[in-house]
Amino acid sequence: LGVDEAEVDWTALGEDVKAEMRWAWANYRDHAWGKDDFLPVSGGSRSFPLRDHHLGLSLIEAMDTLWLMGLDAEFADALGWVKAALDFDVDGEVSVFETSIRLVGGLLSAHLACNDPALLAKARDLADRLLPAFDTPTGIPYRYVNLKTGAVRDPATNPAETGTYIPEYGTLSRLTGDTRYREAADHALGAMYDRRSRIGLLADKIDARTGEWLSRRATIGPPSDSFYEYCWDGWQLLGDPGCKTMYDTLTAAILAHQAVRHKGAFWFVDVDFETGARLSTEQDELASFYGGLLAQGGAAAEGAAYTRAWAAVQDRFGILPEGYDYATGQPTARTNSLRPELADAAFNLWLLDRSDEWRRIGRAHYLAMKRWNKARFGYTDMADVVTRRQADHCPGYWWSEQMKYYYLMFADCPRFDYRDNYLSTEGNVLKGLLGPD
Ligand SMILES: O=C1NC[C@H](CO)[C@@H](O)[C@@H]1O
Ligand SMILES: [Ca+2]
Repeated sequence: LGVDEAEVDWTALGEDVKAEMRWAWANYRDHAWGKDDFLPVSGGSRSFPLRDHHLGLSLIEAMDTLWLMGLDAEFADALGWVKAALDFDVDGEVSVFETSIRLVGGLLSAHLACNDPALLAKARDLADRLLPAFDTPTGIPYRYVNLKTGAVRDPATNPAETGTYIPEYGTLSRLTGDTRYREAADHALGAMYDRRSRIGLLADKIDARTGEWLSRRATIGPPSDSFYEYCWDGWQLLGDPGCKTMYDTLTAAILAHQAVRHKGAFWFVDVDFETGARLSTEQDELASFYGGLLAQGGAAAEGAAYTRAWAAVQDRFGILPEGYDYATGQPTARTNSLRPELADAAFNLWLLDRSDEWRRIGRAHYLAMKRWNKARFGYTDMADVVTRRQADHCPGYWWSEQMKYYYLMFADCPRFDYRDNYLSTEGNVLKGLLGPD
């Protein structure tokens, strides 16, 4: 066995992930309790998604991860803060997309973990404040809404910010009996799909008022990525056959027009959404989630090949650059904001076939993070993955995503149903949480 084929003590690795989560949480508790984004080099904090007001973003994003790890005292502490201090009645505007996947999703997964009704009530209150954005002639939502006044802004939107709602809103409608949430999400998803080109592709910018396309670029990366993810998820979580039809139609077009092989590696290129003409060979790290989605949706060979292409880049750089050009083999953006996507894909592939190949990709992702992202009070973004220069910011999704994916892959978690589950694009577990012991 080569050194990289040596046996791994996966249980010990899972315990290590739990210890790092507990350590980072203790520092958040001491330095930034109730704040949105922790700055783990300086010990400071930054608000998001509101400009000058904190909503406990990292705390809420962490809750289902804490619960899965059995960090019950920490979970109870967070629940106490939510019940005592969380108030969405703020005169400020937020991104509908970011607020929905992070805060509505985070509150729902925490509710499903402990069944406390206060968490569901908070999720519903917040969704009610986001719904005015969906009141457009097309059903495609505005990008921003004021949480107190309902004032909306910026109709020039994109597939991800149009279609990344159905698992959260479908769950909210199921739990409350109020169908408005699911209907708004369905309407937005369908409105975008109905405007696909004759060759079945979506461009990446559209006017919510008129439904007119404002760009010609089809991409599987941002700002389109989670649209495709949520077409599949509407089927996987809610059993919606219309979502499966949309997923199958769009994926067939992507595989036909955007998949390329280069020096034996499998990539997806941006193309003109009507002609299919290739626009670039540049790859966005955020697109590396897509291999897991392809495998979930039945294209197992393509999903594996695409994930292997990204894993080879991770092997070269240690931490993936957020922009990479496969034609030159060079980074086009040397930052990395503690991005979880390759760990997300590895986790989804591992759930499907339990092959250690995928867990080893997740292990490399974790060990590189410990080696280069670890700072005085927690884990931080990288300013330059080539020189290993750190920034000073821990994004909210870190608490909800890769630490959960690592733990579930390595630790054989007794509180997670490995056979029947669903995680959102933000890592929120909306199906598959088992009671404690
Ligand atoms: O779907 C998403 N896109 C961007 C973030 C992670 O990079 C996160 O918010 C989520 O995974
Ligand atoms: Ca995601």
